[in-house]
Amino acid sequence: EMASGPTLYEQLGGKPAIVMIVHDMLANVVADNRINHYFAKTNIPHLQMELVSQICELTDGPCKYTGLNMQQAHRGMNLKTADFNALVEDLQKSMNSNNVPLGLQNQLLNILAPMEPDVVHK
Ligand code: HEM
Repeated sequence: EMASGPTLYEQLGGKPAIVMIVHDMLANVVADNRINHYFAKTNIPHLQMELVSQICELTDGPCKYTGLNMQQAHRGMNLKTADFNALVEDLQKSMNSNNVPLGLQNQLLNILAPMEPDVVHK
C-alpha cells in the first residue's frame, strides 16, 4: 500500500482553519466593489457553511457537500472570467492573511480552477 501522507485538509489546519479562510474570503468579497453586487441578496452565513463543506470535501476532509452543483449554483448570473479571477484574488488575500503557505494555496487553487467552466457564462 502506498503511503499517502496528510491530506490537504489536514495540512491546511482542518475545519477551524477552513472556517477562517472562508470567513475572511467572504469578508473580502463583500468589500470588493468589482463583484459584491452579485452577493447583494445572498445569505452569507449559509454560503459560508456551504463553502466550508465543499472545500472540506475537496481537500479530502471528513465532509460531504450537499449544496447545489456549480452549474446550478451560478445559473443566470452570467459571471465573467474577470469575476472568477476577482473571487480568486479575494481567496488569496484571505489565505495570505491566515498565513497559509504558498504551496498549500496553490494546491487549493488547482482544485478550484477546473470549476471555472461550470461557474462562468451560466
Ligand atoms: C471556483 C469558484 C467558485 C466556487 C467553488 C463557488 C462555490 C459556491 C457554492 C458552494 C455556493 C453555494 C451553493 C448552494 O447554496 O447550494 C455558491 C453560491 C454562490 N456563488 Fe459561487 N463559487 C465560485 C465562484 C463564484 C464567483 C466567481 C461568483 C461571483 C463573482 C460567485 C457568486 C456566487 C453567489 C452570488 C452565490 C449565492 C447565490 C445565492 O444567493 O443563493 N461564485 N458558490
